[in-house]
Amino acid sequence: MAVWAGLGQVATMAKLVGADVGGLISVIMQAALTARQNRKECEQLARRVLMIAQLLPHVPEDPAEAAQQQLAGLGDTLRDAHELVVSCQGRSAAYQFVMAARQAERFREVQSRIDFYLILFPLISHIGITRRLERIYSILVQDDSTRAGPSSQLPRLLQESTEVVPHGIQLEFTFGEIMAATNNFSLDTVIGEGGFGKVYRGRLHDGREVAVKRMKTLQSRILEESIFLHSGTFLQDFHSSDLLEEFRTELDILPRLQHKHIIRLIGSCVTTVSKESVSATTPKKKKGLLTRRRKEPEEPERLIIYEYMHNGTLFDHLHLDHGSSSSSPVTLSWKKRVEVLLAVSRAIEHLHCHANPPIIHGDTKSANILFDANWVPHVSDFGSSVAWDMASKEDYLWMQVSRVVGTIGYLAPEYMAHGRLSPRIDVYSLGVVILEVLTGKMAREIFGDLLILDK
Ligand SMILES: Nc1ncnc2c1ncn2[C@@H]1O[C@H](COP(=O)(O)OP(=O)(O)OP(=O)(O)O)[C@@H](O)[C@H]1O
Repeated sequence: MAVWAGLGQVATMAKLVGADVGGLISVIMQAALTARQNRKECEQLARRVLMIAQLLPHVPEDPAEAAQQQLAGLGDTLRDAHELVVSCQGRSAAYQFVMAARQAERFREVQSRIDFYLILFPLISHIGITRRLERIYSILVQDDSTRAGPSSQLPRLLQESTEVVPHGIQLEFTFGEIMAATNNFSLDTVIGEGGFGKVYRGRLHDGREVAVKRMKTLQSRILEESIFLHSGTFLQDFHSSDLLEEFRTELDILPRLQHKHIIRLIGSCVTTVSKESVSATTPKKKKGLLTRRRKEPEEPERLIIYEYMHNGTLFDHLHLDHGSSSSSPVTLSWKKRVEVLLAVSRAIEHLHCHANPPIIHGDTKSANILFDANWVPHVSDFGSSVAWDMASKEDYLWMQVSRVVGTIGYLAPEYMAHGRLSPRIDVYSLGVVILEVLTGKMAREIFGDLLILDK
């Protein structure tokens, strides 16, 4: 019995997995049907194996190297599953009784190995999303070129064999250099603001244009949130706060990533400036003497310097004024929209399949996709990212977290409701971005529609 029909890649799969997967899955299912012992466990195993059969056709013919290594063990897992189910077909009740504990242990072990593939496949099949977008894109391109005549060229996006680009060395800047680059953080250089702080446009002494993210200081937060500082306690809390974590995460993760569609880190700056400030205990002014000043340590400035993106965010182009008019090149044609999605999908694929360990972006949304001067999209904002080192996880399906970060509308339900973090949350958010780009609706509107459909 063929488990799946029309899978034109049986030979490739057999090569990858080291077994005739289709054949093995068929015999496991048949054996499970005729099992005389442990019927419930056999059925469970068969159900999971069937899920593998359903997911396998979505695995591309040329999965990434890391995925290939993982897939190589699937043949052995299925052979063990088969052997286990077959062992439940015969044997006397007495033999089974003696072996019961050992069998239960073996079922658990084989099931968990199969579960591993059930989590792995959606990741590998994410590459399938990219391939599908590529196919759609190539149809749109062909359509265009038919209209434009035979001389038109395939866009570079489809021709490029590699998108990994060396990012060079990240520099540590002095505060003075960044002050000079941003005209002393003048208000007219502010280009945006997020939870982390203000973002300034600047020009380095070598002429490069940069975006400078300046972490909010306690002082600015006190002003902003009218927090009354009673003691040093809050100061400590603030220093170990989420912003500091975001700063560290971004500087830890971004240098490992070198991809055409991932924002490039230029450098950073942490300073321990001391400010000449009037002390509260300054003695009374004596005639003719200046107020005695003493040096007080000031909160360090923390800055991250990125390559400058001239053309705003995907969110702005979709939902702000220019999104509705035909003036935005991003929304001008279906081809451009799919091209943007393809680029984002490739960036996420790079994070999941090429970074070692894989990286979960954690906040994939249209506001975090920025366009450079040539309208090339870049995924940015890695402050919520997590390195996903599967080998060190006890539970490889997800990581339980107590604090959920991200943006409502893009958050995967299992993560938002139960704090289950895994690379799949990026695939969910990417799905929301795809819907956003294709429908022109905001994520929250799409979410609302789905809730209505659900009822
Ligand atoms: N490299 C860049 N080039 C140009 N503009 C940028 C760049 N990075 C950020 N911006 C602008 O600054 C705004 C805020 O940036 P960003 O959203 O990354 O900040 P954040 O504080 O990390 O936000 P969040 O609260 O979403 O985590 C962006 O919407 C964008 O307009």
